[in-house]
Amino acid sequence: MLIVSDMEKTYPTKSGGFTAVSGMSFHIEEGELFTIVGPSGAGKTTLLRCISGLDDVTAGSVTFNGQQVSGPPREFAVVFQDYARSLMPWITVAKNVELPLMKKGISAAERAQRVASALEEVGLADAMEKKPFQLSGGMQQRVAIARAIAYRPQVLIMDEPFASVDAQTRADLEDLLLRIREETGTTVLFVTHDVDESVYLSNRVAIVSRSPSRIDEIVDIPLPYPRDQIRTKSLPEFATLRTHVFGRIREMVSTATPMAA
Ligand SMILES: Nc1ncnc2c1ncn2[C@@H]1O[C@H](COP(=O)(O)OP(=O)(O)OP(=O)(O)O)[C@@H](O)[C@H]1O
Repeated sequence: MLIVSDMEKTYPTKSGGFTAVSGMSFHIEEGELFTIVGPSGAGKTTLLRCISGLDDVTAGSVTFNGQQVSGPPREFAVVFQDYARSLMPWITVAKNVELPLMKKGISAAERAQRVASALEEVGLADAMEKKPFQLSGGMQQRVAIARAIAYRPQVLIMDEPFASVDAQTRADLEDLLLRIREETGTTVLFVTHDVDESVYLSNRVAIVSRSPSRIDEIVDIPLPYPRDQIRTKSLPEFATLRTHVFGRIREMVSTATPMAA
C-alpha cells in the first residue's frame, strides 16, 4: 500500500548539505500498525514529513496505492506531538475537528455527525464548545486524534503523538488508538522514542539507524490483539521483544562516532 524506496533526504546547509535519511526502503501493508523507533536525531520526523508529502525527497520515492507522493495525499491524516500548535486556539473544539471535513467537501449534516461521533469516541463529547486552551494537554491531544478519526483517513501518520502527556494519559491514548484501528481498519504509521510503546502497539517495528538514517532491522511483533497494558506487558514474549529492540538501539548509540564539537 505504502512503499518507501531508496529514499534520501538531504537538507541544504552552508557547508553543502546534510543527509538526514539515505537508502531508506520499506513497505507498509494495508491495515498494519507499523512503528519506527530509533535514536534521537535519527531522521524519524524527516522520514514522516517526506512520506506524508509535507517535504520533498532528494532521491528515491514514496508511493501510495501505486501513485508517487508529491504533496499531502487526501487519504492521509497526520497527528504531531505538538498538539498546542496543531490546534487552532481561537475556534472551538468542534470547529477544529470539522475544519478538515469542510476542506474535503463533506456535507454539513455528515460533518455534524462525524464531529459528534469522533469526540464521543475520544471521550470529549462534553467539550465540543470549549476552546483548546481550556483543556488539559491530554485532552487537546484527544482533540487532535478526534480530528484525524473524523477525517477517516486511509493512513494515519503519527509523530510521537503521546510524548507530551503523563503516563496514565499516554496508556489511555495508546489503547484508544488500538481500539480505533481495530474498529476502522485504518493503516497506521507511528513514530516513537519509546521502545515499550512501539512493541505494545505494533504489528512490526522498524529500527532506524542514526543519520543518515536507514533501516537497521524490521522486527515482527506477533503478540495477540486485543492488547492490554498489564496482560500484554507481562508476557515473556513482550519482554524478549522489548529487550531486543532496546538492545539494538543501545548498540547503535554506543557505537556511533561522537559528533564533532
Ligand atoms: N530543516 C533542516 N535543515 C537541516 N538539518 C535538519 C533540518 N531538519 C532536520 N535536520 C537534521 O536532520 C537530522 C534528523 O532530524 P529529525 O528531526 O528528522 O530526527 P528525529 O529522529 O525525528 O529526532 P528526534 O527523535 O530527536 O525527534 C537531525 O540531525 C537534524 O538536525
